[in-house]
Amino acid sequence: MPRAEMHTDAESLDGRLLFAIPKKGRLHEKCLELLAGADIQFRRHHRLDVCLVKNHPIALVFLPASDIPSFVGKGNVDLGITGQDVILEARMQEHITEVLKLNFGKCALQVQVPEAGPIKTVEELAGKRVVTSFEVLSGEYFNKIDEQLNISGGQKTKIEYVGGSVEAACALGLADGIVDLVESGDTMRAAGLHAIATLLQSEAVLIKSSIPKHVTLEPLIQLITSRIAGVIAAGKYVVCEYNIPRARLHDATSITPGRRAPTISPLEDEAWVAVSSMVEKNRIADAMDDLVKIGAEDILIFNLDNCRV
Ligand SMILES: Nc1ncnc2c1ncn2[C@@H]1O[C@H](COP(=O)(O)OP(=O)(O)OP(=O)(O)O)[C@@H](O)[C@H]1O
Ligand SMILES: O=P(O)(O)OC[C@H]1O[C@H](OP(=O)(O)OP(=O)(O)O)[C@H](O)[C@@H]1O
Repeated sequence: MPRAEMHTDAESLDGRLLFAIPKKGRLHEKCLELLAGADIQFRRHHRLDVCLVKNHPIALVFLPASDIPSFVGKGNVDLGITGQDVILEARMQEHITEVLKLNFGKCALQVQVPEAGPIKTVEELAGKRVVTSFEVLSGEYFNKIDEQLNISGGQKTKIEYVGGSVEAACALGLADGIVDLVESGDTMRAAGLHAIATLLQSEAVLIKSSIPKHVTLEPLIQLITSRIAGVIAAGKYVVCEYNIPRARLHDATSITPGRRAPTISPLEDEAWVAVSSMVEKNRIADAMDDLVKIGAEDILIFNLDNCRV
């Protein structure tokens, strides 16, 4: 859809930065949270996929996640959020600049076969039927295996596209194996499948078009990137505050070194100091255990709403 063909019910899109957001699916809600955290204000009218941002010269374009790479890659929109998997599937990686990893939408693209079946390796699956929504990546992957095994012509692995519910293909007799996304593994296990190879790991990313005509939008892209980076960092870190005997300060600051350095404040009791430090959320329980062991007291943990780091 060229720029001129995208209409809103109100003002024109001229001069606005176009920002593509997944319109549904796994990434949609997380993207709305990011937009709110970055104070990008908009009201989406019922069924309208383009809407104007009230407080910035931006228009949001709601698109299927898998269409966003080619919209950004071809310069129809300037900025977008989607998965690394669909960028590679759309073969758009050379036309797109990855600006920021977003720390959600993490999953792996894996080859899966029936757990109870005879196939245990991708070499045993080669030459048979594979069903997937990722026909480009699966085609490339199995072409290489076919070549290594000298499988050619009509004997080559048959890759068939389906748009969803890929995991049902083996049970329905459509496939000997599938290539699909896995996060927790629940879907795969419920379908009686197990993974025998991983094609790639993926997460959601903020991307921009590599087309130079959009350099005028760069300052706004940088502002949005910095705001979104702040929201992502706020989700990754907590603030940890505690009191520690001055004699143990060295050990304490090696447990909570902070991003640059911890803040250390004197207390009325000269034998003690207060420490405040940012700590990665996924490390905080261990850090608290370690602080208790060296005599820290009054350990307090605060979540961050937003930050700039
Ligand atoms: N189980 C998962 N866990 C984490 N991220 C995922 C998972 N499944 C998909 N994703 C990521 O989300 C992107 C969009 O996938 P999703 O299946 O939600 O899209 P959709 O096809 O637009 O939505 P729907 O499945 O509702 O039709 C994928 O390309 C991938 O990057
Ligand atoms: O390992 P899990 O945590 O179970 O996640 C994997 C499932 O998630 C994705 O599908 P989704 O649920 O988005 O729906 P879809 O099958 O309609 O694409 C993917 O296609 C798997 O089916």
